[in-house]
Amino acid sequence: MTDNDNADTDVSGGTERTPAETSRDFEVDLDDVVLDESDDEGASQGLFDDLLSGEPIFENKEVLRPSYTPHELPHRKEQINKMATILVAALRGETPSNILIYGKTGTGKTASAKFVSNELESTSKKYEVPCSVEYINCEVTDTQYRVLAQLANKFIDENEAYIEDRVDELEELLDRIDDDGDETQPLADTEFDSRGDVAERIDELEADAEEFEDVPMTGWPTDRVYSVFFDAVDYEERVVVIMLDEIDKLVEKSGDDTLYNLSRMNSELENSRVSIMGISNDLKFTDFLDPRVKSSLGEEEIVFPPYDANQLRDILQHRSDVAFEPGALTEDVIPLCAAFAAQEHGDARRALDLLRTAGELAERSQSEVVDEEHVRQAQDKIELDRVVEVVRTLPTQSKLVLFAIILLEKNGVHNINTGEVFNIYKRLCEEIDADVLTQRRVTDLISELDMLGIVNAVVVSKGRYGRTKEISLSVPIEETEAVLLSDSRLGDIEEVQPFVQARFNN
Ligand SMILES: Nc1ncnc2c1ncn2[C@@H]1O[C@H](COP(=O)(O)OP(=O)(O)OP(=O)(O)O)[C@@H](O)[C@H]1O
Repeated sequence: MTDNDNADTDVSGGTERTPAETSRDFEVDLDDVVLDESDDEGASQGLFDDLLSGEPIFENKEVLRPSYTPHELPHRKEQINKMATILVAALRGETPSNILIYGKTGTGKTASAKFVSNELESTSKKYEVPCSVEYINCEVTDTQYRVLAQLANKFIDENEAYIEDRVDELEELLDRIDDDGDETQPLADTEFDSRGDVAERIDELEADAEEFEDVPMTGWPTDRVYSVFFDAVDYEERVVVIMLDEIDKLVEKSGDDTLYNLSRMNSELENSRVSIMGISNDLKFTDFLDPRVKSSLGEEEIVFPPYDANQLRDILQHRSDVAFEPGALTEDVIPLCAAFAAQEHGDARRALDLLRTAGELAERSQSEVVDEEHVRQAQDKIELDRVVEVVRTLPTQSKLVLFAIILLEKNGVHNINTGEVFNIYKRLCEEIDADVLTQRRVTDLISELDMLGIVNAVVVSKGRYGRTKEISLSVPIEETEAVLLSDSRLGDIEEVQPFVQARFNN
């Protein structure tokens, strides 16, 4: 799950005031207040008063955060109904088919699946049908050991709770027998024939509870973890739906053993049944699965298409009614956020981020309303945050290649070709004692930077001189350079600049 949750940490992008400017304003205000010695000792010095004085923009900002689970999911009725039609089997005590859910990021897969599982669990309580849904985010829990350990411990907890309730019930039954002085009446309609049977059952349950042992998060052989998990699931009769969100990450990190083991469990379970619901935004991940796992997992497939601009508008409208004060948004704000997010790939998370960031920018500039300009600034800021994050996490060699391109651009070179990049790159490597890769490898790294949207590399034909790549930077030069130089290995490169400069001056 990608999110721009850090979007609210720094709003210095665009035409916003920089933090330095903002703190300068504060200094002036503070000086004024400090000079006034007639102030009460305990009174504040007005640091926050200015910020609080504007009209509030948000009524409940949390509603726009990714962690919020909406009660209503417009435009996902069809997918939600399909999931429910499959999972209703669990409420009839049957095993639901396994489900695979696909769709690009931000298309509401997790939100819809969680909505359906909440409904399933509450309905199962209402009709007293034993059914539980376990959610696992495989981006975090990404090995077979961890998945099985997390599931084992959840079911051990559930079993302990079940035993506790059951023992309480049986003890009440014993009390009733003792009060009546006769067991016939209290034991009618129960599975027990005598007071002794009840007492024996209590002992058995307590002995079971004693035996449960939580699985540590590392250290056991995996087959031991599997067997504890298996016994914990099979302890009582129930249908279990295991939701594996970002299932592709699990397969990528640790192969398909977990899925193989989970999908063949039903043939061995005696009391319970397991059904798997996998969620993925990688449509191709099943290509890497064992054919048996693939066919078992994909019994039912549900696709979540991207939202179009109109659908995003509805989604934003629903949320903004709760999130913002009445009248805080000018009328073009929601359509513009929806249009920007639809251009990306119909991502509702992006649309909500944009709306929230626009609101925050308006709030910080003490504007009374959020307008179109705030949305445009928010778009720039989110894009810049993305670039900063991508550049920051590049491997050192790619950073050096990118830095070479930046140096060329800064020195006014247009239509940069691979040879020029390679020459500067080589000097940079020597300067910081890094290994020098071959020109061919550097060409590959340039293509990777192109795919990440950091540079634009077009192949141009030079007639009989063959073909070459013309490279240009697609991200803001100053900010990108600053991120590169914040890497401790590249920090020293600043001193190389006069040298590079000299090369161009020749
Ligand atoms: N139809 C909708 N109505 C309201 N909110 C929605 C809708 N679809 C998505 N959202 C919101 O958009 C955000 C992203 O949704 P969600 O996490 O479900 O996407 P996803 O498809 O699981 O994405 P990823 O693959 O990146 O995990 C969440 O905040 C969610 O509440």
